Amino acid sequence: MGRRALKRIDKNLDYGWHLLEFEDLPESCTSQTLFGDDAPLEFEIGSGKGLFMRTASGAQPEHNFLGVEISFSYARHSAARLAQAERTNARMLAGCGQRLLREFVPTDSLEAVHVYFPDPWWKKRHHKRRVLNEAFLLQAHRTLRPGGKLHFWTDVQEYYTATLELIAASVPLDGPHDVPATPATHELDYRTHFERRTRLADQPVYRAEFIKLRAE
Ligand SMILES: C[S@@+](CC[C@H](N)C(=O)[O-])C[C@H]1O[C@@H](n2cnc3c(N)ncnc32)[C@H](O)[C@@H]1O
Repeated sequence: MGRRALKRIDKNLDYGWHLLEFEDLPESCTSQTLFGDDAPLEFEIGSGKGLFMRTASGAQPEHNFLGVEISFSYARHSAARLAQAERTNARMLAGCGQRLLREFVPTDSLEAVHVYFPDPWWKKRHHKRRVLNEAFLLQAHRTLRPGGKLHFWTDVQEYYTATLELIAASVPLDGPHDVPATPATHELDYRTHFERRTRLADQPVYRAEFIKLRAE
């Protein structure tokens, strides 16, 4: 995707705690091992410049947030913004969100998994590279707690439809539930930078929310 240069990080800013790599992770990633408390834990996969991570962790200080971004420079940028905002409930992992869920996250543990505007991989032969593939959906379902939510927004109608079909065929999630758009009240009042870009261009955004069913 076309990306503008990121703003320079203040060299006096200490963002060490906010930026993790796989070798820093505990064997089992929970609120207790990452944040030292038992608050509900939410993951965002593919955080980009980290607008959701900053806004959500400020709006919900009683929850913990781990953002995962495969591009190191974007993960570092987001971590620095969290450090600047002095968040103690949000950290970034520079790495692959699929690997994180598969190898480091206990079953029935997450409050929410957020995936906003994942890379579309337009060509059909590249669809298997999409983050929202069957293996990822099975892991998202496994790691969500009963009642936990999967949030998926995109500007690519074909990706949206294909993902909804894949979810219906492969994981017992309740949904899609509609998520209404809310008017932006200030310059950064959007879920993510890609949502901002899409809405300012008057393009549609497709939003869905799924809930992991509670065991009978
Ligand atoms: C199109 S951008 C959207 C960024 C942000 N969610 C937004 O809406 O502004 C998709 C992001 O997902 C990241 N990404 C792609 N595959 C990933 C993976 N397997 N794990 C974590 N991040 C990934 C990309 O580097 C990119 O920053």
